[in-house]
Amino acid sequence: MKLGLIGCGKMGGALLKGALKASLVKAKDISLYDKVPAAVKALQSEAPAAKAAKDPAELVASSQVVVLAVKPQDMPALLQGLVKAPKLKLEKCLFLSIAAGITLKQLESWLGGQARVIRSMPNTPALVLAGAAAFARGQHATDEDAELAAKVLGAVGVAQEVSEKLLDAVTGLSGSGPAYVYTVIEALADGGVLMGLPRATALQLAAQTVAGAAQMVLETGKHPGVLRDEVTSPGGTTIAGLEQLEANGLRNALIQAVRKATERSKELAG
Ligand SMILES: NC(=O)C1=CN([C@@H]2O[C@H](COP(=O)(O)OP(=O)(O)OC[C@H]3O[C@@H](n4cnc5c(N)ncnc54)[C@H](OP(=O)(O)O)[C@@H]3O)[C@@H](O)[C@H]2O)C=CC1
Ligand SMILES: O=C(O)[C@@H]1CCC=N1
Repeated sequence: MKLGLIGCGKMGGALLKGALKASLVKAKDISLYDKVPAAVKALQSEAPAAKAAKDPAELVASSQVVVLAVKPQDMPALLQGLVKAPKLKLEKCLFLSIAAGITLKQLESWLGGQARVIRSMPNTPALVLAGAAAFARGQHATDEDAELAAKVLGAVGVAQEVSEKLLDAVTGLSGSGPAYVYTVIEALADGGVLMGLPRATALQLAAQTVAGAAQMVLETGKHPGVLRDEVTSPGGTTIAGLEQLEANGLRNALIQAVRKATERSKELAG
């Protein structure tokens, strides 16, 4: 697969490194472009055979799949620049956008109206092949394009096709979700330090506890409430801690975080 990446930053970089780690693509079949040459060089240091395109049009001309990984506010100018590029046949490749909030209608319009587009929402754990992604297909995207998107996103974690109207919620939950969980891990570790654990020990125990709990949900298929009750002994330590979480509104804080991030995603469409 000839893969192009426009926007070699945090998420684009994570996707690319994950794709290489998963052997989805060979470095020699990758084209990279970023306004910041250093961002391209940083990825090339990990994949020396990857080519640095001189501009987005050169990258598109040599790619079967073009991952659009620039910030939402930078997308219109990028795509409208591609439309103006001479002799570039935009319908020959699949455009896979990862931009929060930018709709399929906007993407298709900015690409001249006939391009094959998939809108997706991945997350940065793609870097360690533990990503969570969802995607929706544009009006000109084929079944093969959807399969290709599922292959790219599925190579670095889990991926599923959804209707576009759900992608803002996907962004608010799993797109932004790693940041919520990093905050939880950091706070749990702080609790450990408060109780006398060395920072490094507390951090490793906190991170592994979150990772282990997540794996329990994914592998057992049990509801988190059932798994929580399996930890919570009558009159024991866990219920004492859980009472504090309820008293301090942990659940509602997380629910409101997803809601607010989803609303922000909708705002990004302008
Ligand atoms: N970070 C995350 O966890 C996630 C991000 N996303 C989405 O991914 C996209 C990228 O986000 P993220 O990786 O965090 O952002 P970054 O800023 O880390 O990366 C974007 C890169 O693209 C460059 N860029 C900007 N405009 C252009 C252009 N016209 N042509 C080429 N390169 C350009 C930026 O340069 P410069 O720095 O000069 O602007 C930057 O180097 C966003 O749309 C975001 O919504 C989706 C899921 C998760
Ligand atoms: O914060 C953001 O807008 C991007 C999209 C999802 C995660 N990061």
